[in-house]
Amino acid sequence: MPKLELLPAVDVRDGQAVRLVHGESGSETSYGSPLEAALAWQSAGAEWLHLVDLDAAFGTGDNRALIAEVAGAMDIKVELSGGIRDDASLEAALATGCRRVNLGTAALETPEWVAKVIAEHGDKIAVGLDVRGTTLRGRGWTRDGGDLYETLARLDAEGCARYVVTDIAKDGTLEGPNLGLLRDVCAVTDRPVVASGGVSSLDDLRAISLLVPEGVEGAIVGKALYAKAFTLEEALKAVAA
Ligand SMILES: O=C(O)c1ccccc1NCC(=O)[C@H](O)[C@H](O)COP(=O)(O)O
Repeated sequence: MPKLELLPAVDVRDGQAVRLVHGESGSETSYGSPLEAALAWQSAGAEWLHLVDLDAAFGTGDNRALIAEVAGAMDIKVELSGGIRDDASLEAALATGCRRVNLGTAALETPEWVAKVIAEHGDKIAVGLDVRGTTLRGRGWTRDGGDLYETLARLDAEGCARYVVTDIAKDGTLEGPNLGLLRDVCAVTDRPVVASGGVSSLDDLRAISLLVPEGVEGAIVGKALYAKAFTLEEALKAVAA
């Protein structure tokens, strides 16, 4: 059975690596240099990095040059997210050399464009399904964007390769992942699912690992690493077992 992939997160706001609670602007805790954070996760054995431009997501600017610097400094695979909503931002994101991008708001507001880029770029495109309950949220999680399962069915039909599923109510809270949501999404799609939001302990990662046979491919971990609930080395060992 394949092991759960771990994606340590570097979320960037105003040039700083930050952690949010519920993805809310203004709830930032700063953790310094995004490049230093990314290099530290790489040195600790990460095979992936989840890199988010929060300013682009919130529409409060962007960290495009810094994001490109961080992605360019990585020898590992980078999943890039935040504000990728049109041809120009997609071109800039792919130019960083990232392995794939997450589209969030665009999948809700410009579904025709997302269908086009899925057809053009295949598995370099993942869609972030960020929900409160079963209602999708976009634009930095500030706007409702429709029903999760209706959107999922549409994206499956359009050939979306992968989904990053976040329960916003869990994100940044250390309250544990929404395992039921992950199971429910895996039950209606055959595409790989990356879990995001709420991981608080090694046992949470072990619990997500048990969902690998159902279709969970990876887990993004942010707050728990920055709060030193466990080390990345410990997390990698926990899911390797
Ligand atoms: O990913 C985005 O595009 C995004 C947009 C707006 C607010 C937050 C966003 N992402 C946050 C993350 O990806 C978190 O780093 C990830 O869900 C991990 O959460 P946690 O382990 O609970 O800190």
